[in-house]
Amino acid sequence: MPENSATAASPSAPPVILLIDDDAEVRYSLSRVLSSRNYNIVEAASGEQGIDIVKKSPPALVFLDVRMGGMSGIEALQHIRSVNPQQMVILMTAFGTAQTAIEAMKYGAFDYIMKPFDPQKVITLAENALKARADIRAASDYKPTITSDDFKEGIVGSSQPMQDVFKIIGQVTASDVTVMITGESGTGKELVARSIWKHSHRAKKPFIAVNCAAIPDNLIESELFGHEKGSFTGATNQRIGKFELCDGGTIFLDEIGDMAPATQTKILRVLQQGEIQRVGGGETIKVDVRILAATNKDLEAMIREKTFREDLYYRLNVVRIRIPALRDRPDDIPQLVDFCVQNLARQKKTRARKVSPEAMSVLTRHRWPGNVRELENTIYRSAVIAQGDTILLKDLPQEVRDAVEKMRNADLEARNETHSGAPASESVMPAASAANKSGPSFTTERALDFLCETLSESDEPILARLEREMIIRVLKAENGNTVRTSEKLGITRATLRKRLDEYGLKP
Ligand SMILES: Nc1ncnc2c1ncn2[C@@H]1O[C@H](COP(=O)(O)OP(=O)(O)OP(=O)(O)O)[C@@H](O)[C@H]1O
Repeated sequence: MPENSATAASPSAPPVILLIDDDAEVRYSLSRVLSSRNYNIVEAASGEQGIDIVKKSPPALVFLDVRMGGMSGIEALQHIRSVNPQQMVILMTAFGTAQTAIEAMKYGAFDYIMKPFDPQKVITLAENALKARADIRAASDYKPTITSDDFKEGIVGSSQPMQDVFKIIGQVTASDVTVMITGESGTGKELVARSIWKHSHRAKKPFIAVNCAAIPDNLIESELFGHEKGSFTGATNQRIGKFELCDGGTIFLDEIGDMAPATQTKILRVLQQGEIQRVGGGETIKVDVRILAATNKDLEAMIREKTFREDLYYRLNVVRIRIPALRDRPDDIPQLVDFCVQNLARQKKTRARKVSPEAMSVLTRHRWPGNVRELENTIYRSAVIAQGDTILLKDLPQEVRDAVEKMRNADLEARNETHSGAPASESVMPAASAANKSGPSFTTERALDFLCETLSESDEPILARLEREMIIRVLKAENGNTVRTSEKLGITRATLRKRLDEYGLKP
């Protein structure tokens, strides 16, 4: 194809790949390799010429030589990306220096390849770049769900369990009641504590979080209640403790299950009498502090083992907020992902603003043992790696992709076992299950005929019955995950929720 030919292409036309290199032989050999696939090749003999072509009609992909007479490849890359920030560019270099690699990625190249080329590698790279481009396009209708109110609140969650948590927060803000917040690490216990404080009448007074597990036993009392000068070795000055500093405000005692028994007794005294004593001091000091506590330990078991005071437990546990693990509320994941992405973008930490459907699907399937904290870190890592404004599947950490893949394979295996004759669980549609067992010869067409015939015999309208049965089956196959169920059924989550209500089905 002659240089500078038009690169505009209809969506169904072969993707256009522009080769920019001042060496005609390199262009020729690359063009031969790529022409073996269904690509339309356009060539440019200089950076300037290449930029012109990109300006007129951006190709699907650019291969760009780093070292050329005239404008360098890195300079051309910067121009190209400023003309078209989404342009996929693969740099070509004969010298694999650290500088080239760093600059290539810094200025937004998709990747770079070393000369002499391994043809297979050229093709794989081109395919990967074009796949990434398609994924970015698939994310073009991604709509952020987060509002400025969500940012102000700092806490999101549309699942029923989180809506219930928000309701309790609302109920406990008006009083000074002590609240015990439980949940696995990273579920948002501190965030909930902050939310209670922000909405309470103490919002203008301090909120102090103390991680009881992070402070050695011999220092915790001085940390919480302060000490007098000379009260122990190293106490060279008087120190005011957190309770005094927090007067009028709210103290959050995180990991309360790690608190030593002697300190537990003193906390009980604050709760009962509203007083403290500094370590080494005789004076009793009145404090007005609301206590919120959190733990991921089983305090009831600790009481049985006599490592946690029962009377303190009842004082702290006036209201209990249980935050479920993220794997038990996967419906929250898309919103949490969006919250993290938009938050990073607002703080100008990363440029990503969207997540491709493929990446979102993996994120919603992962089990998140580290809960929201792990999700947050994953989004940060992925948004940093993402080259454009979209987080793609390839940007997610390998371990997350692997874990989801492993789960998917295990699911498929389990399903195959069920289909290969394992006893079906109690079925609402026994005839259909029996049909399943007749093996591969039972085609979809025959299955539909069979269904139509069987269901016609009942008084219930066929479609309603079918819809209910399909919802039950898919929901069960997806372990009650409504995000995945609605995806599979091809209906919105709102519609799914409505149907579940109508049919009296609770996931
Ligand atoms: N519902 C939520 N909405 C937005 N961000 C959340 C939510 N839940 C947790 N996070 C974020 O996840 C991270 C972990 O939350 P947090 O520190 O409150 O968890 P935790 O349960 O107190 O953890 P640990 O038990 O390890 O102290 C924080 O950065 C927090 O902002």
